Amino acid sequence: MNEVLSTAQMGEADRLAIAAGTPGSELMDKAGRAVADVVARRHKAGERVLALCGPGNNGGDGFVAARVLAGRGFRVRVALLGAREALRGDAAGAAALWSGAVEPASAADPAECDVIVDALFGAGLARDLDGEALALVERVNASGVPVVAVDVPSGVDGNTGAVRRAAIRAAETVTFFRPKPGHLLLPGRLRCGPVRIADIGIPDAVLATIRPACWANGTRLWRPAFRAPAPEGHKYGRGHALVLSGGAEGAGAARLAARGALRIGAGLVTIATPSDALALHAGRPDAVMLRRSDGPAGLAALLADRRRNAWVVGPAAGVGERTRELVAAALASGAHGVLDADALTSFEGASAELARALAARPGGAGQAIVLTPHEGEFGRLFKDSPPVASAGSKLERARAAAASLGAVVVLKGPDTVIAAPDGRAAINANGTPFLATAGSGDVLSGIVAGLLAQSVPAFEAACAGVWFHAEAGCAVGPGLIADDLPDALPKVLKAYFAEAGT
Ligand SMILES: NC(=O)C1=CN([C@@H]2O[C@H](COP(=O)(O)OP(=O)(O)OC[C@H]3O[C@@H](n4cnc5c(N)ncnc54)[C@H](OP(=O)(O)O)[C@@H]3O)[C@@H](O)[C@H]2O)[C@@H](O)CC1
Ligand SMILES: [K+]
Repeated sequence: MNEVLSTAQMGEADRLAIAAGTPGSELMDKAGRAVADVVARRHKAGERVLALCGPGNNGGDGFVAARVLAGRGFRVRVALLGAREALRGDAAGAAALWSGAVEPASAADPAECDVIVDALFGAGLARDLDGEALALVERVNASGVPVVAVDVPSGVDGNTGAVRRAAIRAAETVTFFRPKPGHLLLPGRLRCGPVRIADIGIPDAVLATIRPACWANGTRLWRPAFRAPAPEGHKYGRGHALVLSGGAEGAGAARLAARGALRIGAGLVTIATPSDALALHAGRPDAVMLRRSDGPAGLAALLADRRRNAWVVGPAAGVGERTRELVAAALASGAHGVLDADALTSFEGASAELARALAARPGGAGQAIVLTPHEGEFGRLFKDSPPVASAGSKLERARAAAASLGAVVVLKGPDTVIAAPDGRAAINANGTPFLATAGSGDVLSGIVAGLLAQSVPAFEAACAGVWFHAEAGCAVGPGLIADDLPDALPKVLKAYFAEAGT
């Protein structure tokens, strides 16, 4: 189910498959054949293939692909980085079955072929490229010749998506069994082209031992938690989301969030507004209710009505002590909630204080709280926590943040990561660059709150919210403004409920 495996977990999958009776040489053979199949789908027999093989098992896959393609009538040359005698194990076995010449990689001219098989480095990439490997990757990228990458484009770190000084730009990537974080996280994802996941004979049963806790975000991950409303249901059964408005200058943000919450299906939505912004909400959608709410006491009074079961605090709330008090009041209500924007920046360098407030929430883990920082907000919030701020990849940072706060963290961007305190994480990849626009995040926080109001659990609500937001963005496409996103949701929801069979 869309599991994403770290390179260590993938190594474990290999080992378990081998222990269960499939020799490593057979896994490598299937891997190489899968690569050859992709090349053969893109190119015709007779075309020139250059297989660039590295010193490890990734290179072994390259030798297999070369042999299979030569057998299918391609004109194949093989270039090896390193000495042939230094190859070990299955890679040495695959090289022994290659009967053609092996050129030194330093002499290979990537421009002299129609397609390149990049089998230099895969899961075993251990450091930044330098020397001959660096020069070769740069020559390949400069050649403009299409590349089919084996496992990952060489130079991309499979665990983090980082480019280790330089990396192949692939036209297509063939990976095995399950995707790795580097296929989904930026910049790695942008180097992969379309990613094909080949079955190389590793049984799915190994996942029961590996117990992966990361997924590519998609409907299968949270479909059971978000169903169409029951025919006999009424609006109170679909929850009541409250969106706290900022003052006069930021009232629009609350309206965007409120529309997001309504469109995703919250039964009722109220904007709670300070007196000075009351008049500015005259143009709100008619379906959104309006209540006056001055300061933390006003917010607490509104949330004392337990039917208001989810809230959003932060969009255009203002940065400072007052907003920290509003966050405390919202948390103390026991209702589910979303902390976004100024609610996060108000805790600049004070993540420990926010963690304490979250730990004291009366509903405990059953009170679903989702934080939705973008990279800037994340960096500001965790200034006081270098272990979180510099935990490594975006996936690791989001996980560290969720664990330290005891709440679900949505670390936004083109490769949004959603992480739960228990270690579950999802990486989102269905977005569009057009979503990077003013107010887009406000709509997202409203959508997530709307899902929380409908009793979707925190991690699932965050994953689903991010996915629906991105789908809505894709449905609108070029010219998108945040106001369009809620209105794009009905079509997206219709397709989702049809697919989900509800
Ligand atoms: N049965 C299996 O296991 C299966 C595995 N499969 C395939 O195996 C791949 C993983 O193989 P792998 O573990 O051998 O690692 P791999 O990516 O070839 O690289 C290691 C070599 O690169 C070297 N090296 C590293 N970084 C470097 C750098 N910056 N610059 C220069 N050199 C560098 C490193 O050298 P060292 O660090 O030892 O000095 C070592 O020699 C996986 O991606 C998949 O394609 C499939 O066939 C399915 C079955
Ligand atoms: K590779």
